[in-house]
Amino acid sequence: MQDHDHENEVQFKPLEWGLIRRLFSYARPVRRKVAWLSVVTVTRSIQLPMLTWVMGLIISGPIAHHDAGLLVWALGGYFIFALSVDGLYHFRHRLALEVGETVVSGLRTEIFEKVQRQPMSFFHRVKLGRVLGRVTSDVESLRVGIQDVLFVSLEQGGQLIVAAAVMAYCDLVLFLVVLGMAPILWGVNRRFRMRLSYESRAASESFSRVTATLAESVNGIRVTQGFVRQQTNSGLFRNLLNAHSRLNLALVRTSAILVPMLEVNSQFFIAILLMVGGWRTFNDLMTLAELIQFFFLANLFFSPLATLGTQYNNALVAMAGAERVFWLIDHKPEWEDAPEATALPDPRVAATSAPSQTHGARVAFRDVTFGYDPQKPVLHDINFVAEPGQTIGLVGHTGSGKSSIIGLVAKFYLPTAGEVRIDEREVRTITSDSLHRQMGIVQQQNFLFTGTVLDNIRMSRPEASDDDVREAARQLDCLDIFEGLPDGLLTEVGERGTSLSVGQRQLICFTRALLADPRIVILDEATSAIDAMTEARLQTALVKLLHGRTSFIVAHRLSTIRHADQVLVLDQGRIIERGRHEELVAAGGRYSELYAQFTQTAAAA
Ligand SMILES: Nc1ncnc2c1ncn2[C@@H]1O[C@H](COP(=O)(O)OP(=O)(O)OP(=O)(O)O)[C@@H](O)[C@H]1O
Repeated sequence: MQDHDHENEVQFKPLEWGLIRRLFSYARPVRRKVAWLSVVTVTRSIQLPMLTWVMGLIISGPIAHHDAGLLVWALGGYFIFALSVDGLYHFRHRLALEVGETVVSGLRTEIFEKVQRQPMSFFHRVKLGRVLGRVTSDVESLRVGIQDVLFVSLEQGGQLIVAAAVMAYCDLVLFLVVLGMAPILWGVNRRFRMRLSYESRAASESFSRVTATLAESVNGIRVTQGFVRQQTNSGLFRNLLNAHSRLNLALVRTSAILVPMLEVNSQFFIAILLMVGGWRTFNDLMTLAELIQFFFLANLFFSPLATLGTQYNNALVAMAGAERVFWLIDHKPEWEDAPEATALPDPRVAATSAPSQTHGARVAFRDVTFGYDPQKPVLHDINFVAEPGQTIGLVGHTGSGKSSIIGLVAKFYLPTAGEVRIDEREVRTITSDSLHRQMGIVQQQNFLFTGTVLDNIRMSRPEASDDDVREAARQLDCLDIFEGLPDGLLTEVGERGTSLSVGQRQLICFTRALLADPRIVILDEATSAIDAMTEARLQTALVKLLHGRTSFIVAHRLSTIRHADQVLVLDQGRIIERGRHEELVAAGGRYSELYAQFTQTAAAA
């Protein structure tokens, strides 16, 4: 498949009937509006030149014959006609916006749904900026394609044809002069519009680079200040701004050439028309009223030419956008749940007797080999069993494969060889949703969405009441911490909310996990140092969260896994040691080295 995730995307693409039809299929919910829009558009394309025609009739009729009575009637009629033309403009504009909006929101919804279903590997390959680009600028170019290109072109094209027909009927010779000038206007317009389009794209891409750099600088301000990089960064930012200014100036220069060029052209055309038209009037080949009428008609002929050039350009940009958007929508996930996959039963639901103390799942890895790229395995021959309720600690240097094991337990990836079994079932035969419903994941970054603490906890079980959330926090002994926040559980967190400490964020994530009452808990421990007091609270909460559940802990601060039932020590994707904490320390191998390092660092801190 063609990779569309490259930096230099094509900006124009020839019109393709299949793509156009597919785009319009998103307007199906407003089918009747599309039909009305077409009727209104065609009517307007006839009305506009007709209005000019009527004006000509008034000049050559009542005005030329000094008939004041008839003139009043004629003006009344003209006024009503003009009102109907403007009235229809209102409807055309409104209907087009409604149709465009339906298509745009349909596309955005579909992209969002499809992207959400992609496996993790997709997000490693396709940059976030690219996905955002599809949902924003590409879909916007399609909006222009839907609501403007077709209907404006229809209206303007119709106006052009009707104006041409009326001109030909009025005075064929003068019409041929107009026709001869049309290709020049079209050519100049197209050439400059293409250039404008390229330049405006380049300017908007450079602006994205400016905003992305700004966002990165704000996010990484600690690193910048920590390494005294302010001056260097300012220099880099200035360079980006200069490049952006240069592109903007180029854009303005091109449009500053185009506009006067078109003006000169039209003055030039008017001069030719005045010359030929004047000569024909002198020789009684046409009346003065006909000449005046002709000038208005010529204007109705030339202005659509410029508009059609612009719309044609927009159509080519929309086609390129449509291709990228549909690539994303049609992008087949690398893998999906097997069609025969079924839900993982939750034994607690079926249980008739009182719930047992242990309700964790059994997780087993058998000869598992895995690579993000199957040709380059990062895990080799991994074998272990986590019995229900056990805690497995994963330890090893950075890049040793801890997160990869967790990714396989969570079925974010499938093993390249070997089997991952949950409750004796191979993961491929289990639907991902049912597995995730029985799993609580607490990640290192402690991701919180914009919203209140309460919303963030409730995310794992939306139907939970406020009291359920409170109860979960109480069970973890951290309700007092949440209630101590400025607005208690209703404190806003996330982008614009209160800044929370690493420990507070982690407690929110623990409570979120507990509320879902999972059978498997995955915890990727935060690397950052936490003060002793918070550490103690976290440890208490953790013990309660893990009680009775099967858990996997990627431990960075080894204090967490002293009580693990089994510690797996990883090195370059292989398990090199395994056992309980005391056994491993006593064995004097890699784990005891790591532990010695850890205790030294902890003592120094
Ligand atoms: N998305 C990915 N695509 C390709 N390779 C990856 C990807 N994620 C990790 N790797 C590679 O897989 C190997 C194992 O990485 P993994 O993230 O599992 O290690 P880790 O022990 O969790 O490291 P850390 O403690 O730094 O999180 C590393 O060599 C890493 O470069």
